[in-house]
Amino acid sequence: MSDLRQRALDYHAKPTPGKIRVELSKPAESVDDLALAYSPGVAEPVKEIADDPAAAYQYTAKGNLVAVISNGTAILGLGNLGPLASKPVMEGKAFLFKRFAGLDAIDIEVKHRTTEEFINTVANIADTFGGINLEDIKAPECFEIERALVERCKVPVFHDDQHGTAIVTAAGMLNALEIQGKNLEDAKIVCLGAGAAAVACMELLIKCGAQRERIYMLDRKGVIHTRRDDLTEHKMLFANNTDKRTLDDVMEGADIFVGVSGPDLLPPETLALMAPNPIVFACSNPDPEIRPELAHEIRDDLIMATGRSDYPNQVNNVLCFPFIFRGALDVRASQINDEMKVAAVEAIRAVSKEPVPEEVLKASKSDSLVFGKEYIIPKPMDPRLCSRIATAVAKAAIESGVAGLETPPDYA
Ligand SMILES: NC(=O)C1=CN([C@@H]2O[C@H](COP(=O)(O)OP(=O)(O)OC[C@H]3O[C@@H](n4cnc5c(N)ncnc54)[C@H](OP(=O)(O)O)[C@@H]3O)[C@@H](O)[C@H]2O)C=CC1
Ligand SMILES: CC(=O)C(=O)O
Ligand SMILES: [Mg+2]
Repeated sequence: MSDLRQRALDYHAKPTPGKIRVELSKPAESVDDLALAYSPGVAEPVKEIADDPAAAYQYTAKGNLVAVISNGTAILGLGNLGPLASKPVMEGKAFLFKRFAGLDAIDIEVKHRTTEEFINTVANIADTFGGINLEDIKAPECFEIERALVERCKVPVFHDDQHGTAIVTAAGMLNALEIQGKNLEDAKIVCLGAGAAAVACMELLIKCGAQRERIYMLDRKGVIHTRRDDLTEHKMLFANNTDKRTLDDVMEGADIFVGVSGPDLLPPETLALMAPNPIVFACSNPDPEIRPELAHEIRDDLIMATGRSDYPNQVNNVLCFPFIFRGALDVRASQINDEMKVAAVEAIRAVSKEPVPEEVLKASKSDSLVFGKEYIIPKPMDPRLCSRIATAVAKAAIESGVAGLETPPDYA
C-alpha cells in the first residue's frame, strides 16, 4: 500500500471518521437556554418565518448554509461509482467551504431512478439552504438538472464542475497566454473531454474571446465533428467542420490543451506535436491526462497545470466555489449569473499578479511565488481570495439586478 494511500485513509478515519461536524452557535447550558432554543421559545421564530419567509435569514442558519449535492455519477475522474462513494468528496467540498469562506456546508448524496426524481428531490429541499452546489453529476444529465433547478429554486444553484472549473480555467488560461505571449482570439484549442467541465470551460473561454471554430473537442470516440450523428445537444455546439478525427490530428500546432477527461490520456509523443510555447491544463483528478514530470521532459517551453495540490499551478474549482458562494449569499443573490462569473475570473487573475503573503509561501513550502510559468494562479490558502472574489461577485450581483440586498459586506 502506498504511503499516500495509507495516510489518506488514516486522515479520513482517525480520530473521528469523516472531515466535518456540526457545532452549536448559541448557549445550551441552562434550563433558560433550552427554553429559548427549543420549547417554548423556538415557536416565536417559527411564527415569524410563517408570516415572512425572508425572516429565515434572520432567525436560522440558512443564510450561511450551502448544500453540496451529488448523485455520484462523475466522481472526480473516477467515474460513476454511486452516491455513497461520493461522500468523501462531498464532505471535502463542505470542508473547503468552511475552511476558505467560513460557510457552513452539508453534503447530501442522492439515490434516484430518473433525472426528474433527482430534480424533484433537490427542488423540494432547496429552501433549507442559502445556496445549492451541485457536484460530480455527469453529462449530459447535469445540464438538464441545473437548468431545471435554476428555474425552480429561489436560491442560487451552481454546478461546480461546470462553472467553478470554467472560471478557474479561464483565469489561469488568460494569465498563461499573457506569459506565453499569445492571445485567446488566435489560439488553436484542443479540449479532451466533452462533459460537464469541458462544455462549460469552452463556453467561458469563448465569452473571453476564443473562436468557436478554433476549438477541437474530443470524447471517447475522437474529434467531435459535423458529420457525426451521435452527438448530444451540448456536444453539437462544438461540432467542428473538419476532416481531423484523432487527438494526434488536432494536437498538431495546437496552442492550448485542456484535459477534463481521465488519467494518462495525453501521450508524450502527442504533446510533442503542439505549437511552440504551448499551454497544457491536465485537469483530471486525481490523475491528470499527463504527469507534469513527463510533460516537462518532452517540452521545456510549456506552461503546465493540473488539478492537484502537489504540483505548481493548481487549476481546480476550489479557487472559485467557496468565494463565489460567499459573495452570492452575502447579498442574497437569487442566482449566479454570467456577470458574477466574469467578476470572479477577473478577481482571481488580479490576485495572481500581486506579491504573495508570507503565510502562503509557508503553507506552500515555497521560497518564492512570482507571477510566471510556475505561478499562473493563486494558491487556495491565499487569504486575499475570499474578500477579493466575494466582493467582486457581490458587486456584480447587485449591478446585474439579482441581489436581494443592496450593499456588499465589508470583508476587511
Ligand atoms: N481540476 C478541476 O477543477 C476539475 C477537474 N475535473 C475533471 O474533469 C474530468 C471530467 O469531469 P466531468 O466533466 O465532471 O465528467 P463528465 O462525466 O461530465 O464528462 C467526462 C467526459 O470525459 C470524456 N472521456 C472520458 N474518458 C475519455 C477518453 N478515454 N477519451 C476521451 N474522452 C474521454 C467523456 O467522453 P464521452 O462523452 O464519450 O463519455 C466525457 O465527455 C474528471 O477527470 C474530473 O476530475 C472536473 C471538474 C473540475
Ligand atoms: C475538482 C473537481 O471538482 C473534480 O475533479 O471533479
Ligand atoms: Mg467535481
